[in-house]
Amino acid sequence: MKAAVIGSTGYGGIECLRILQGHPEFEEISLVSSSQAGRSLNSSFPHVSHLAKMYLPFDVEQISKQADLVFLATPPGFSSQYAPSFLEQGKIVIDLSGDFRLNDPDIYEQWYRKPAADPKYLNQAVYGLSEWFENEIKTAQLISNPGCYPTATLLALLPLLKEKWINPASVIVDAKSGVTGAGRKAQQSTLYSEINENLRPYKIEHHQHIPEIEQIAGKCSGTDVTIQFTPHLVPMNRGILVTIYAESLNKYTRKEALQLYHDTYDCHPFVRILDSRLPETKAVQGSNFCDIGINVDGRTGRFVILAAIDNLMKGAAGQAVQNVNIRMGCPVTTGLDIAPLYP
Ligand SMILES: NC(=O)C1=CN([C@@H]2O[C@H](COP(=O)(O)OP(=O)(O)OC[C@H]3O[C@@H](n4cnc5c(N)ncnc54)[C@H](OP(=O)(O)O)[C@@H]3O)[C@@H](O)[C@H]2O)C=CC1
Ligand SMILES: CC(=O)N[C@@H](CCC(=O)OP(=O)(O)O)C(=O)O
Repeated sequence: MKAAVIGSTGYGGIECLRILQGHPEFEEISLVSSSQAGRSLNSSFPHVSHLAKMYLPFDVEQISKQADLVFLATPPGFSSQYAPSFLEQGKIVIDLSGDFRLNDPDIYEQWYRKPAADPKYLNQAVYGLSEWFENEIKTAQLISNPGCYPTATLLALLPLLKEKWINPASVIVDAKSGVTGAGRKAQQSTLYSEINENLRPYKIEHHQHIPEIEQIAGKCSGTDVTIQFTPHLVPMNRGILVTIYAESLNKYTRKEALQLYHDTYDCHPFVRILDSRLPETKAVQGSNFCDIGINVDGRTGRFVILAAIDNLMKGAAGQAVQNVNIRMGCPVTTGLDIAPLYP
C-alpha cells in the first residue's frame, strides 16, 4: 500500500509517519505539507533525519496518483473541503479532524463555527472508534477518526451505558490533556511560561467534543445521553486522563463491573482493564493502549471510571492506523506493537 499524509508537519501528521515507517504493509509514504513543500524532512524534524524524505506540495491529482490511502491530519475546515476530491478518485480517506464526526451539519456549525461538510459525505463517513465500529470500518471509504477526549471517554463509558447500569443524564467527565493536544501551531496560551507550573480548565460547556460524545453514546446505548464535560490543560507533552462519574441504577459491585469490562474488551488488544491499580498517562505514553480502571462508590452510589491514553496515539494517529489495519484486513496490531515509553 501507498499512503499520503496531509498536514504532515503537525503533531498528528508526524506521529502518523512515526508509525507508518515501521508498518510492513506500507511500501511508500508521501509527506504533503502546505508550509514545507520542497524542503527535506530533516530540516524540520531531527528525530527522523535518518529517513531521507522531501515534503510534497498539496496537489490532489498528484497525491491521488501516488497514494491508495490518504491521512488528513489538518485543522477542522480543511477535510470538509478536500476529502471529497480524494473520495471521488476512489481513495480511502482517514480524517483526523472533527469535520465528519457529527452527523448533523447544523450541530457541527454550532460547535465548530465553520461551514459543515456536504451531507452526502457526512452520511458516508464511518466513526472510527475501532473497538465499537469494527464491522462498519471494514468496508468504509471515509473513516472519521474520533477526537482524543471522546476516544478515552467513550471507551470508558460505553459498557455501562449500553448495559443501562447508569443514569444517562448523570454523567460527569473531568478530563485532562497534555499540551500536544492543542497542536503544533504557535499560540500564546501554550507558551512554556503560560502552561508550566499551571493547571488550566478551559471551554467549559462549549467544548466541540461534547456533541461528539453525546452522539456516539446515544447511538450505542439507544437513549439520549447528556454529559457535563470539563477539560483541563496540564503541563506535560502527551497524555489524556479522564475521570468519569455516573449514578449507578442498581447496587452493582466492583467485581461485577470489572467482569463487564473484561467481557467487553478482553478480545481487543489495545484496551487494558486494570484490576488492581489505576490508569495513569505514563503507563500508555507513546503507545496505542487505553488503560481503564473502574470503581463503585457504595457510599455515594456512583461509578467512578478512569481512562488514560496517549492523545497522539490512541487519541489520533495510532487509532487512525488501527482503523487502516481493520480496513485492510491485516492484524489490528500491525505497525502498532509499540511498548509505552518508560520511565
Ligand atoms: N493533537 C491531538 O492530540 C489531536 C488532534 N486531532 C485533530 O487532528 C488534526 C491535526 O491535529 P494536530 O496535528 O495536532 O495539529 P497541528 O496544528 O499540529 O498540525 C496541523 C497541520 O495542518 C497543516 N495546516 C495548518 N493549517 C492549514 C491550513 N489552513 N490548510 C492546510 N493545512 C494546514 C499544517 O501542516 P503543513 O504545514 O505541513 O501543511 C499543520 O502543521 C486536527 O484536526 C486536530 O483537531 C485529533 C485528535 C487528537
Ligand atoms: C489540549 C487541547 O487543546 N486539546 C484540543 C483537542 C483537539 C482535538 O482533538 O480536536 P478535534 O476535535 O478538532 O480533532 C482541544 O481541547 O480543543
